[in-house]
Amino acid sequence: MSNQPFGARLRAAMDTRGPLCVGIDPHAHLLAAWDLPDDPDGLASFTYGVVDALADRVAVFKPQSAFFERFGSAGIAVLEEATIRLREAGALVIIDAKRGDIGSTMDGYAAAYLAEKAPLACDALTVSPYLGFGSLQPAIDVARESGAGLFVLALTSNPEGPQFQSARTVDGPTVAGAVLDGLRSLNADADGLGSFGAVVGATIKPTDEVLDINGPLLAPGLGAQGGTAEGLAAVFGSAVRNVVPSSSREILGAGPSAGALQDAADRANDAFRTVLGY
Ligand SMILES: O=c1ccn([C@@H]2O[C@H](COP(=O)(O)O)[C@@H](O)[C@H]2O)c(=O)[nH]1
Repeated sequence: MSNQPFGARLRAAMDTRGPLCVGIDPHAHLLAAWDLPDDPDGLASFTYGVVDALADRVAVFKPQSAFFERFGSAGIAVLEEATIRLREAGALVIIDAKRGDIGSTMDGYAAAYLAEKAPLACDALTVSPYLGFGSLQPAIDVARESGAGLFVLALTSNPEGPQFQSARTVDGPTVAGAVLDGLRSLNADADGLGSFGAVVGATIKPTDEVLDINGPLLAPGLGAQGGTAEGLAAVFGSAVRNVVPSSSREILGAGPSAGALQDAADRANDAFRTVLGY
């Protein structure tokens, strides 16, 4: 990993290549649409097809761990290799695994994904604060040390999210508000964009929560889940410049032709550039 912290590397990558994050979600139906078998070979052809087409023009990729895990160790090997290839091409990789556990187990996840020589070393990892924001501390410590980033679930894109995320904590703020407050504190000493981000779905209703955390806001939910580029300004307000718009099925569905994937990514990037003020 470079000496620069994740937030600085993310800002530079988005300024250079545009803000789009392409989600790599090898759903069974997408493998079928690409005329590939639903097995580890199909997974590898699909994933490396996306990598070969887009690694040198898109700033950020977000492989969804679930779709690699479903093929066991062979699937994890593809995730590992894809992450290496993407990073060698100058792209940043956020592994979307939504890890979260007691602190001592978070040490294990940090060793798997965030440490400098981790087997699945990535630029950032999605984590869940369900066990309490403080339970994430081991991951925060390792990320600070290695220069990696974290994205903590705050206001997720699914309709069930508000059931817990809008509930009040014993201290007063909502659960999402407490997560955002924790992230703001972590980013307080950052020079530029901080490395500790929130997941805030592009589908959520405009919110009273203060989204300005001086860190990145990963926004899934675009395309297949109904979120739109135009809707981002209303959701994110003054924090819109820190949004990392993430789209999976909508981009991947353009394949398998490399040219069609590139056109889809370029079109999305252009739309996000305009809306996010690049
Ligand atoms: O709030 C969240 C957090 C994560 N996701 C993940 O993003 C992609 C969305 O895929 P699309 O095909 O663009 O809908 C997927 O991997 C989710 O697990 C999310 O959607 N919402």
